[in-house]
Amino acid sequence: MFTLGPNRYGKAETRVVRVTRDGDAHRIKDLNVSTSLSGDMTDVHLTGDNAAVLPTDTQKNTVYAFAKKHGVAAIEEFALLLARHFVDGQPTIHHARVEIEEYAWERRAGHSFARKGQEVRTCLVHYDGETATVVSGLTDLVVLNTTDSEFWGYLKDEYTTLPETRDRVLATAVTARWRHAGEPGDWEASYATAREALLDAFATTYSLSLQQTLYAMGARVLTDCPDVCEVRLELPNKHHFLVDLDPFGLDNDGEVYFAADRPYGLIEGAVLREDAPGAGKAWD
Ligand SMILES: O=c1[nH]c(=O)c2[nH]c(=O)[nH]c2[nH]1
Repeated sequence: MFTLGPNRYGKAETRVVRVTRDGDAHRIKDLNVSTSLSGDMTDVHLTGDNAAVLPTDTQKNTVYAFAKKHGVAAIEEFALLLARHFVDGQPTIHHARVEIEEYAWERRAGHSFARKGQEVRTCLVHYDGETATVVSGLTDLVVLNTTDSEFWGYLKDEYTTLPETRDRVLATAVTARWRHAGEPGDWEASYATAREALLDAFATTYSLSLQQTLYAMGARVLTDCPDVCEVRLELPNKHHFLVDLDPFGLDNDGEVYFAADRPYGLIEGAVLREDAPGAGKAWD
């Protein structure tokens, strides 16, 4: 009475970051990979017989294992490699659709990267007929360090499972706002200086926690922008987890990461000059 129409199945949005550590100048490839397969899938839909199905979990694992084994050059090449592997390797799979998005990064230092694509610049002004307060800022400035980040020595209780680490990827999407005590004269130059201060502090701070990096970033803005009296930062900890490639007989010496999008740590804080004037309604 009914017939099965077009169908496909796969793993959507496998977020893989491949780090290549040739000496001090690291390279990263940051991909969002979606695979979708189709073929002899009548039985699985009509009777629940899974014999023709290559699990979506396997498709995800293949993405990670191939990132390690073959590296990632052009995304077209990587997509072709995956598509051919699925179709040529499994007689029940006749068609593979592999879609890849690549997020572009520019290197700021050997191990420090800022994601290409402009952040959003923000400002908030209050004026009550007498006094004007100006808060400048930016949001979604995405940065990543492939090394020089540790996290250990923290509190542990019966629910703590996080392993201590002496070397991890540290990544965040910076939201920063800075309050001016006066007017800098050139707002454009002031913004460029603050932005550069944030990026440079992120790149050059050897981090024992994102909290420490936050303070360094705020302090650098205060150092470089004399008219700024307070900096508020929101730093989501964009966790990058090393993928366990052991089951595939592959080691993973800081090369292939799963870029998780949630949940994420959220580190927030303000850095002020000791003599900062009251904020009034500046942040309201
Ligand atoms: O830099 C960090 N700060 C934390 O407070 C924290 N908590 C956590 O689980 N990982 C991290 N990383």
